[in-house]
Amino acid sequence: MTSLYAKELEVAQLAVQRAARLTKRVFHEKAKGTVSKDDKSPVTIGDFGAQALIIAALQHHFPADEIVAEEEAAQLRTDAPLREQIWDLVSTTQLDDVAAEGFLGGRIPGADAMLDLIDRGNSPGGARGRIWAIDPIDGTKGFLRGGQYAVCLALMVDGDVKVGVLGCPNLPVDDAAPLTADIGANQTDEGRGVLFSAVVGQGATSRPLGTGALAEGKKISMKPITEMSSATFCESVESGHSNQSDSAQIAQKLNITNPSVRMDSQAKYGSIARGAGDIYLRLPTSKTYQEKIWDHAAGDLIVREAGGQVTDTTGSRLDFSRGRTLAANKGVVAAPAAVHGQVLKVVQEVLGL
Ligand SMILES: Nc1ncnc2c1ncn2[C@@H]1O[C@H](COP(=O)(O)O)[C@@H](O)[C@H]1OP(=O)(O)O
Ligand SMILES: [Mg+2]
Ligand SMILES: [Mg+2]
Ligand SMILES: [Mg+2]
Repeated sequence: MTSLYAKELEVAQLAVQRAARLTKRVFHEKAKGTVSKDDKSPVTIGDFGAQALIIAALQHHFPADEIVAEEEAAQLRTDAPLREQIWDLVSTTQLDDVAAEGFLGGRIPGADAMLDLIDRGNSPGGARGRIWAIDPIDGTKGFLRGGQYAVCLALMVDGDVKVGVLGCPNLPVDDAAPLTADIGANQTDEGRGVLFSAVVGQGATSRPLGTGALAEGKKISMKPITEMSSATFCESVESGHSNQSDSAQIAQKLNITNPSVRMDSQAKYGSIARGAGDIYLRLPTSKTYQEKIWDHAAGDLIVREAGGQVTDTTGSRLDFSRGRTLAANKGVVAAPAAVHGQVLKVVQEVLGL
């Protein structure tokens, strides 16, 4: 008997692997083609291209599913040179395994079809039916500086995450490698690139992020914390994304002396899920910012399937049924299930909740 969501998982893993291949080409071969979005956050030709390739694979296998994706094609419809640059990348990025590439549905027919695929990611989300969440490059700032970033894809059914996949091209392949911060733009790809996956009720896995067919996966699990004082926090590089002075106070109250490891993107969820690093805190920096579902859906499931608990700072589970944002949540506290309550209590003391 094939297991539940087996096809969704295979499509998602291969689609992420292909999209990650595109992002690596952008990093190594191209000027990054950075443009500013309305909110002043950066977006690159890699973000648009990766989103197009992932949606093409989803469209091929699951044409009736809805998609919530970060980017939109509006700017590309009026900027022909930018559009052509992206089309050049998308039309020449394949998996190098013919069967795997064929399974994803092969090439997108043309640049206009590519724009329409990008705009298929405009679903409002919600609590009903099958909805995919895509962050084609999470941690664009990390990507640009040669640090951590992730290609993120998750399937939600009736508001619950059922399948989650994270491609992390710059994390060490070795699950036991020590947790380090940004790798620096001048390091090679040797020994780097991990694909994390989870299906609800079936555990979490990691495997080398390849360029063709999927490599063999192995089960991952969070590291049990025997001494809280020797735990390591993961947090954002960007102080505007998570309050780093609050997290320092929380660490101090837990008698944690290890410096927190700062890395961009959902690579933090993957890192704690495989026991490199223990606790991921995302502490609100503003009263109004609403987290986006594509920044958390895959990581939330991967950590929970690896033996973790993920809540917001009030102790509620992340609620993916509210639309494109986590409108009902504030911040994120992810930790091994056995110590999550202890960590949350100190988070709430420090935040005055
Ligand atoms: N004020 C904010 N608080 C929390 N997260 C934010 C904020 N502004 C942007 N982000 C998002 O944080 C994510 C990166 O997280 P991390 O710090 O963990 O690497 C990005 O997806 C980014 O969204 P955007 O894509 O709009 O830049
Ligand atoms: Mg962005
Ligand atoms: Mg993101
Ligand atoms: Mg993004």
